[in-house]
Amino acid sequence: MLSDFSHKTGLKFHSTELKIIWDHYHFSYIPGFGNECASEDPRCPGALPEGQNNPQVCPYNLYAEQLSGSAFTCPRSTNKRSWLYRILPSVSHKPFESIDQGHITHNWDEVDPDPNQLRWKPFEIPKASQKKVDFVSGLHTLCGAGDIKSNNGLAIHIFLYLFTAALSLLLVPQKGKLHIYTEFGKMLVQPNEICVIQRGMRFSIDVFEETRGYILEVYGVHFELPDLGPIGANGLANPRDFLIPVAWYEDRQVPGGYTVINKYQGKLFAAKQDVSPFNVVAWHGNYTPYKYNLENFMVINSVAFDHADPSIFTVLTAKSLRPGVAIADFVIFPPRWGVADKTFRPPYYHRNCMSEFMGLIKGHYEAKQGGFLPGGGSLHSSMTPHGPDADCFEKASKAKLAPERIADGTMAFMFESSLSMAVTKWGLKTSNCLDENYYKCWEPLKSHFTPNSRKPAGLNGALLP
Ligand SMILES: O=C(O)Cc1cc(O)ccc1O
Ligand SMILES: [Fe+2]
Repeated sequence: MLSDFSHKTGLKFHSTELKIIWDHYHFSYIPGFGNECASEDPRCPGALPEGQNNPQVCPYNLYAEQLSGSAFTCPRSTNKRSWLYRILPSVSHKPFESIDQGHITHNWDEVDPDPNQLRWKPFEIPKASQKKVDFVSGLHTLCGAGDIKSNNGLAIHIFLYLFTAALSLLLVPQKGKLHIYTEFGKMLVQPNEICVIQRGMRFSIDVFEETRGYILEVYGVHFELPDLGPIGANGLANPRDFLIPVAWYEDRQVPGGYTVINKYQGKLFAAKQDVSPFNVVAWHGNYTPYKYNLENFMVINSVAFDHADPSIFTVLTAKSLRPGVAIADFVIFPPRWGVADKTFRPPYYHRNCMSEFMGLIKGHYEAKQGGFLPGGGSLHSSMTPHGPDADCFEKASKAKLAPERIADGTMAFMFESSLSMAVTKWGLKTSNCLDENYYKCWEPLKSHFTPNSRKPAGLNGALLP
């Protein structure tokens, strides 16, 4: 989810110091997805006002502030807001001023459209000898579509950084753990977990090692759990496995010590403030950040024959106004059993009206044994043909179809969008990671056509002679 706000704090920890503090810190979370929750920092019992949102004077003389994630008038089922009880309201800041935009862009006309299959080698993390980057300067926009001002579209960013810092969205860390401070509390997010920081929520991220990951930013919509249809009441990502941080505050004021970075209409602005943005003593509501461990995904798959569409692996969806059509789905390819009989089990060859951006957190992807590496990516735009590489096709066409583990130790994912995404200049050129040879993985595909044989494929899927 797009957050138009982010911030950079003046927290004065050094990475090793902070590591020790965090390793000993007990992270607490509230389980559930989209529920109405309430949380108080245990140092201030009774900080949540009783029976009303706006007492004339709040307990502990806190300020009440509402954060609205939906229009006031949205139907109850989609209405999202939280009430924050804080030491000072968010408005306590100096004016925002434009800052260096780094590698972030929402200009989808930087380069001409390219309908080819695109693949990137692992995006390079800056070397220690190079200038230190923080979370903001380490963000690089790879592709996207739509218009941020009309709240319709998406952007995919890569984050690459070395050291402590800050900013905001659906975060998919691939390397290095993230210690995330939010107005609602703290979260520890490790590779194979994801985290959503929703629009308007202020946060800061600390890292301790080389860190890399993917960000899906969607404009104007929220991530939801997909409907389950005939699957029934349980399955895929279960609501109880989503974790919301509990209230935590710091009572710190440092003159000009905190910088809040505001991503407003796609541009970065910064404002100084004296008070820590993490000054929320208690909160209640249904609009919060959350995290989810991908290991908890309950995988559903074909148990008879044929390859089910990857929509069965949808973790979260950000819906468009057209029924069944997403601005973006977050889909994973988790470890599972493959048992389908008389079936070509890997992904099929296809052209899709949706755009498919794929990334790899660990292991290797079933349709591409080489070339698609952890920390890299691929983009198959609207109607761009793709599918297994030649090697995968040959092997899977001849494989004996016993039950087998697929993708053990692996986690690939897809950001799938109904928008036709444009790639940025950084994506195509500056990153230097574009794999010019990607198309060659399909070149060895050869015809197996046997027009004179009407025999069906042999048992166990053996190719016709
Ligand atoms: O292109 C891909 O690898 C993703 C994908 C996987 C699958 O099993 C079916 C369709 C699909 O787009
Ligand atoms: Fe695909």
